[in-house]
Amino acid sequence: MALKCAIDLGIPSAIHRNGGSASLPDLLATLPIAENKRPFLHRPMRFLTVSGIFTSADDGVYQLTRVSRLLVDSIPLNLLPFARGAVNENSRKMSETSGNFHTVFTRNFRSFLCLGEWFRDGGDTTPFAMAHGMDVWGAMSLDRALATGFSASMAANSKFLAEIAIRRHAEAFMNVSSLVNVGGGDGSMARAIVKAFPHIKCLVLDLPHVVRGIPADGFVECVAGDMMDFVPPANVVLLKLVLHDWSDEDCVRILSRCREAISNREGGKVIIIDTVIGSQSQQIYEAQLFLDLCMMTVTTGKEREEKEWHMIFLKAGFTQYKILPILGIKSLIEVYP
Ligand SMILES: C[S@@+](CC[C@H](N)C(=O)[O-])C[C@H]1O[C@@H](n2cnc3c(N)ncnc32)[C@H](O)[C@@H]1O
Ligand SMILES: O=c1cc(-c2ccc(O)cc2)oc2c(O)c(O)ccc12
Repeated sequence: MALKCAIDLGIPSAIHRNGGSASLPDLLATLPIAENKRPFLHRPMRFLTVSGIFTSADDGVYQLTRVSRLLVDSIPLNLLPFARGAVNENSRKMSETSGNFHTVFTRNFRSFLCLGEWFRDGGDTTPFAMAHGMDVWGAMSLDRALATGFSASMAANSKFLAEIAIRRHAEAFMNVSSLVNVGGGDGSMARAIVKAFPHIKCLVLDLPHVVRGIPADGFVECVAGDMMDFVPPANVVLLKLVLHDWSDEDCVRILSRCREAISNREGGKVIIIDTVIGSQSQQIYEAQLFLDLCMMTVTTGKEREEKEWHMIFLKAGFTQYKILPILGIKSLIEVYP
C-alpha cells in the first residue's frame, strides 16, 4: 500500500525529473500534496527506503534503486502499467489518475481473502470464482475494461522481458521461419520478436475477446481460437506465462496440441517462458512462491519445479528440454519432440 501511494503520487518519476535524487523539500515542492499532509510524507518514504524501493543518503536525500527505476514514466520499457495493474483499485478515482485502468489484480486481493474458506470448502471452484462468482477468464470475457487492463499489464511485462530474452537468448529465435504465440495476449511479445527477427512469420492465437481488440499493424497476424482444441502449425510454438495458469492435466493437453502444431516441421520446438521454482536468491525464491500462491488463488494453475515440468513434457510426448534463465523469476525452456 505504501508502494501504491508512491506510484499514485508519481514519486519515482519526480525523483528522476529532479536529476536522480530529491530531498523531502524537493519532493514537497513538486508533488500534489495538501498543505496539512506535508508533515506525513517522510513516513511512507522512510518505510519504502528500508524496503529497498528508494535509498537515502545520511543527508536525507532520496535516490532511486534498481526497483524504483522501473517505475519512472519517462524511462522506456518501464513497468509502471504492470505495477499499476498490481496495486490499483478498479474505481472511478483511480481511473481518473491512471488512465481508465481496471485490474484483475485487485480482484486477486478479494480472492485471497477467500483462501481459508476455500480450503474448508469441498467444491472444486477457485478462490477467485468464490469471490467473484465466475472464473478469471469468464470475468474478463464479460468485463471489457478488466480485460483491457489485464492485457495492458501483461503487455508491459512482455515488452520489458522480450528485450532481455531476445538479447540473452537470440539463438533460440535464429533459424526460425514461423512462430505461433499461443495465449499471446495483445501481441506485444510477438511484435518484439518480429522487429528483432523480421524473417519470422508470427501468428498470435488467443481468445476471441482478446483478439478482437488488437489493431492490425502489419507485423503479426492474430487469430481467435482455443488452444485446448487446436494450435496452428508453425516451426516454433511460444507460450509465455500461459502454462502457469493451468493444472498439470490441462498443460499436457495444451502441450499435446503444440506438439501436433510443430510435427514434421524443421527445427520444431516449443519455447516456454515461465517460472522454474528454485533459486539461490532468497528474494527470487520468495517471489516465485508468491506467484505460485497467486496462481492457486486466481487460476487452476501453479508455478513448477524442474521435475514437475519434466513430468508434463514426458506426458505430452516430448523427449528433451533445456532450461535457460532469463531474469529474476523467469526462465526460457526449450522443449523438443
Ligand atoms: C497470463 S496471460 C499471458 C499473455 C501473454 N502471453 C503475456 O505474457 O503477456 C494468458 C493468456 O492466455 C489466454 N488464454 C486463456 N485461455 C485460452 C485458450 N483456451 N486459448 C487461447 N488463449 C487462452 C488469455 O486470454 C491470456 O491472454
Ligand atoms: O495476478 C497475476 C499475476 C501474474 C504475474 C505476476 C508477476 C509476473 O512476473 C508474471 C505474472 O500473472 C497472472 C496471470 O498469468 C493470470 O492468468 C492471472 C493473474 C496473474
